[in-house]
Amino acid sequence: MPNKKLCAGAVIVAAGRGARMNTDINKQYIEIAEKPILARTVEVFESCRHIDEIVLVVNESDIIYCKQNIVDMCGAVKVKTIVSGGEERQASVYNGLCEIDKACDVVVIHDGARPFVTHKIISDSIEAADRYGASCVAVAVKDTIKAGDKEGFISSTLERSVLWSVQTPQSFRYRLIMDAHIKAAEEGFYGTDDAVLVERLGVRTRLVMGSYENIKITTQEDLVAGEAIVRSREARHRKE
Ligand SMILES: Nc1ccn([C@@H]2O[C@H](COP(=O)(O)OP(=O)(O)OP(=O)(O)O)[C@@H](O)[C@H]2O)c(=O)n1
Ligand SMILES: C[C@](O)(CO)[C@H](O)COP(=O)(O)O
Repeated sequence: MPNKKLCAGAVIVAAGRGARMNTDINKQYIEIAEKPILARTVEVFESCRHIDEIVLVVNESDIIYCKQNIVDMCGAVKVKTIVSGGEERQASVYNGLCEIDKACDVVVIHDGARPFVTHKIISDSIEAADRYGASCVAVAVKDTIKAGDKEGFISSTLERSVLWSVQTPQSFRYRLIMDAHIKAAEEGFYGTDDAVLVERLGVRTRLVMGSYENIKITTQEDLVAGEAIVRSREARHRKE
């Protein structure tokens, strides 16, 4: 991290439906090793010294539940506000951005459903955003990736050495990400992450090394993987 003190605000989006998880409760509140997924995510940001404030974005009907059962339970004093999300992830991020202090140098956007992010990843992401304007955490693709056609046949094989599997956090200078979101909304463009909105402005986004543990909890198998990650981290800590 540079020596100067940056102001960094985090937007944590947790206002999805969790349809692919196929459970009665919203996936953000499912427990992995006896702790709700969203509580795990909030705790990492709360305890990260580079984060000054947190805006949480959840479903309208979950705001009170989230305040009492996640924010208060974690003693998360950096959570400035909890706002409701939109129909798509992009709209949820925008609602969160609108609550971030305009004096913040950098905004860190993160999925509530990625509880295994680390302080090092967050700090590398902020540092790169401060230096280059935009940064995106990612890991190198391990599989061979092919494109398929409408008939169900392979149409091409992509060059793996240039492919990255993109994660969050994605961090940006405050004004840049606001402008990118406003332009996308005006033009009716919808992207599945935030970096693509900045790419559309012609701004280069710096890739930052993520972790294969920084998974997004999306389907039932991810809960099993999540339990394994917690246990292996506990075992690592015991050895240290
Ligand atoms: N309208 C939305 C959609 C998604 N998200 C958040 O964006 C993150 C990444 O989305 P994903 O994992 O795809 O979550 P869901 O949209 O909830 O999943 P699904 O597509 O299975 O419904 C999650 O933390 C999710 O809560 C959000 O805040 N608002
Ligand atoms: C932002 C993201 O987590 C990067 O991998 C991802 O694009 C979210 O997409 P989803 O369609 O909401 O799963």
